[in-house]
Amino acid sequence: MSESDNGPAVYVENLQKTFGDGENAVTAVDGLSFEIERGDVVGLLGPNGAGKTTAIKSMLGLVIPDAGTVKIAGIDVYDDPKIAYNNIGAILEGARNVYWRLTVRENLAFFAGLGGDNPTDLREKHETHLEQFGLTDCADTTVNELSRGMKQKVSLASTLARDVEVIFLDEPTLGLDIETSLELRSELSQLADQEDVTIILCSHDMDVIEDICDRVIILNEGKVVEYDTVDALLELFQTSQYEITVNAPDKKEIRRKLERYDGVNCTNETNHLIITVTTNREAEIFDVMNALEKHEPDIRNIRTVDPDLEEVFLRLVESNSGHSNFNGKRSSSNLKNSETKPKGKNDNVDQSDKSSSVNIDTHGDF
Ligand SMILES: Nc1ncnc2c1ncn2[C@@H]1O[C@H](COP(=O)(O)OP(=O)(O)OP(=O)(O)O)[C@@H](O)[C@H]1O
Repeated sequence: MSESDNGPAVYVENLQKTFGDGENAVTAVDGLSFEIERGDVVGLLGPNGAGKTTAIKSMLGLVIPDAGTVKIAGIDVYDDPKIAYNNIGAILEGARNVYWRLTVRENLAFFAGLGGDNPTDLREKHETHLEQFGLTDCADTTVNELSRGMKQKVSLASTLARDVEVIFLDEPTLGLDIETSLELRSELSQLADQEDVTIILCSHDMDVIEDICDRVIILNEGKVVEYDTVDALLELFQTSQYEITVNAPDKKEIRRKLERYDGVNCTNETNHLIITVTTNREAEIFDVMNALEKHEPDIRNIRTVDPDLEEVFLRLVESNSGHSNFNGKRSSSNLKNSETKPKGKNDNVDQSDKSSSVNIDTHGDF
């Protein structure tokens, strides 16, 4: 058994990081502790400023925490950084680490070499990844000639170019068009299924998290609020949401009256009003129905709604801090397939240079 066979893939204990001091001090990570088992795909979620990036950077040694322990595959990253980081690959937003003047294939060979491997020995594996990510046809093209989505795939393939146990992906689909994002998502899912690799994924796109991850860690104010399987989190609020579709002449009045109830949201559609009732108190749905009946509405549909991960996330964060700071926006629609998506901090900003790969260079500064 090698040293790296000891312990979980990721072990974090009591991680603490405050930026600045005095009145300006900001505690980004506040006694963070969790473990990630080998082979798990774990999503790191949290509202803006929850401490996700600081936590990831602390785990990668890009930020030095004030206190705490981080072990990757049993190796303490602060005691033995070179050995620990030999087990890690990462794609971080805002950093660029594939070489745009090299071809796709040359990048893979280069990053395999950085890990101390002989690229020739890994050629078969590289060809498999090129195939898997749809990069075979452009394998001999220089990266700067490729689209943003293809560059992102090259980043991912380069991260996988050497044998790593843990991969950190920060916003891997940010800035990609929907089609490319879906493609990359399905490739990530396949990767997670096929390879015995542990993935920690940070994304503001809940569909990406829901699709790919086995488990989710929800952070708020630098602390773990919840850590469970995606399925268990979706179960948490399983039957406590109702959607009532009505038609009535006095929709405005109905809306005014019903929105006085906790957890009631109304959305005006062209021909009808959609009333969403989110409650853990079964009696509340009857109260709402009683209030509604007084308007003699034409009730078109009543159904229970399975909350999606976004809704579960918002509720958990709200119940923990009394407010949601997910860009200050409370989702008005709780439905799956909703068009309402939380926006990332860099929305409306050209992301062309923001998403790329950091391959942890074990011969570098760590
Ligand atoms: N280098 C820094 N100097 C000062 N404050 C910082 C620094 N980096 C982060 N912070 C602060 O620490 C807190 C946590 O930031 P962090 O970027 O880790 O959160 P996040 O969850 O990644 O947020 P987002 O979703 O917006 O990316 C924020 O209040 C942020 O302003």
